Parts: sequence; structure tokens; C-alpha cells
Amino acid sequence: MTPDADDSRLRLTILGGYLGSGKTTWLRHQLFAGTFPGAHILVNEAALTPVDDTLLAAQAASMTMLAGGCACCTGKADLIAALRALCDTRSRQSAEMRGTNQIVLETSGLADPAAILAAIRDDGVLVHHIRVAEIVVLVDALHAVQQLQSEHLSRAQIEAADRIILTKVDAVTDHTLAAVMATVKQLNPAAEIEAAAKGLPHALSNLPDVPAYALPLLSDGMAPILPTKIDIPEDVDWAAFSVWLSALLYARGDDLVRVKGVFETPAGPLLLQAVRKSVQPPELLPAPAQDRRNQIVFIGRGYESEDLRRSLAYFTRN
Ligand SMILES: Nc1nc2c(ncn2[C@@H]2O[C@H](COP(=O)(O)OP(=O)(O)OP(=O)(O)O)[C@@H](O)[C@H]2O)c(=O)[nH]1
Repeated sequence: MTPDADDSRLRLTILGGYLGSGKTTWLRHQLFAGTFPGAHILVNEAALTPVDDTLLAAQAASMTMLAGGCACCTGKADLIAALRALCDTRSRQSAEMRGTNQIVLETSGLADPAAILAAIRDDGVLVHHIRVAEIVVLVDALHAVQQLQSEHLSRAQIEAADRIILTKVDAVTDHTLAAVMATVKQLNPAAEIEAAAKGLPHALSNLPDVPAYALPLLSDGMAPILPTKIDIPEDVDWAAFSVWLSALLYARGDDLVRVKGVFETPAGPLLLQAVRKSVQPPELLPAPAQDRRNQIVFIGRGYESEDLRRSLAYFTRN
């Protein structure tokens, strides 16, 4: 993107990256560190039941949630409407009153940032009020090989980036990190590359000189990745539920790309999540997760939503 000091348009940072790549974790740390002062945070989640807003709320100056559609395709109209509303509010304020001069859009993990950029540039209103300052794309170093070898979208996200942050570097060897970096460089030689461990900056130095991974040609005929929300009954047998979930991830973890669930516990709402087969330690949410208790969202392909529901009901029946 071309910076222009005299440009009075709202600066928009598009934060992209594949499902579970660490966008919310990284953004939480950036907001805490004051990287995007006063920014309005727009969060887009493909699933109808959002979680990221709860995690970001404590650090964000103001926030809008766009759930239930990906902002680069099915949720594009909602994104354009939300951006227009922000521009409208800003235009009505006097120059002295203007607090927000930047927006950060955390895209859903299924979004192609290039399509979002095109949608903004094609909009006759937004093009005069918003400048896309930077496309930052996060790449999960732990799952990058698998994603880049099978998912066209993960390559397209990297190709669209101005800046790439390699995440989860604490979970891989230097050899893997160097190979991921070489592969990312091959896909997008122009982007700056940085790294983060659990949201914190991590120096990329003294890495071994290793070749990039070979990436096969991909066919376009893959089934779409879709969300499935399942309400978990309050009286569910939790022991049976956890056995079911572990068995499911073990058997189908390559198809179930992302799992996020919020469960009501005596200590407060508990977030449980997994990226492919890696299950993360559960985390107590900072704010009450009203209207989204005891729900779990699976995002993946290669199965029917009803089969998941039936399998859970069968496994946890009394
Ligand atoms: N070990 C490790 N885990 C990480 C790192 N960054 C994120 N995670 C974990 O990876 C999981 C996904 O992180 P999120 O920040 O929710 O990823 P996201 O890209 O916002 O996920 P979606 O919005 O679902 O696409 C969480 O359990 C995080 O705790 C990291 O640098 N190291």
C-alpha cells in the first residue's frame, strides 16, 4: 500500500490469515501494546456464534462484530455497510471531535484479503473515505505445511499480504520455521516477514538455510469449508462429551480445521478451542458470554452437519 501523510481518509488495516492462525491472539497483544491507538476494531467470523469479540473487548476502544458470513463473499454486503456507517459517523463529527482515524478488520479465517481490498476499491463511497494502509497476514508455522499443500486459500492469503507474521514459532523447530519462511518468501517475495510467539514479537535470526517446501498444483474441485454450530444440552454427560470430542479430533482432525466452543462453568464461561488436531488449554473468558453458552462450532469439510449432531447425540445418550 502507498502511504500518504496528507491523506485524511480512515486508515484500514486488514488482518488476515487462515483459520486458527492466531489473528485474535496477535491483535489482543497489539492493542495491549498500543500499536493501533484508538482504532475501531471490526471482527468478522464466518460462524454465527462469535467468540473473538469477547476476547478483544477489554483492549478495543470500540468494536463491531460481523458474524455469520465471510466478509470477502457471503458477508461482503455487511462489511461494506459497517464500513460505510463508520465513515458516516466520522463525516458528521467536526475535525476536533474525530477520535477514530483508523480501523482494524480481523477477517474470518476463510477470507481472501485481496477480495476485501477489491470490494472497498470498487465501492464508490468507501474509496473516498477509506485507505487500506496495510494487509497483515498471519501464517501458523505449526500447520503451514499442511495448509499450503492442500488449501488454495492459504496461498492466496499470503500472496495478498504486505506484511506476514509467522505465528506459533514457539511450537516448531528452527528447521521447520526456516522452511516455512522460505516457502512464504517464495509465494510473496515482496512482503516483510516477522514472527510472533503467543502474540509477542519473536526475532527471526540465526535460522538454518533450508529449502522451501514443494507445493503441489491444487485442483479447484474441493468441497467448501463450512461452519456447523451445535447446542450442547445443559445436562450433557461431560465425560462422554470430552471422549467424543477427543475421538472426533483424532479421527477427523484434518477435515475439522477449527473448533471453538463456549461452555458455562461455575467459574464463568470457558473457551475450548482446537486448530486441526491441536487442542488448546481451555481459557476462562473475561466477559460473560451471554446467548452463546454451551455451544460448539466446527469449521471444516468432508462431513454433513447432521452426522456430527447425530454422532454426538449417540455418544452422549443416557
Ligand atoms: N503455541 C502457540 N499457540 C498460539 C499462538 N498464537 C495463537 N495460538 C493458539 O492458537 C489458537 C487459535 O488462535 P486464535 O488467536 O484464536 O486464532 P484466529 O486466527 O483468531 O482463529 P479464527 O478466528 O478461528 O480463524 C488459540 O488456542 C491460541 O491460543 C502462538 O504463537 N503459539
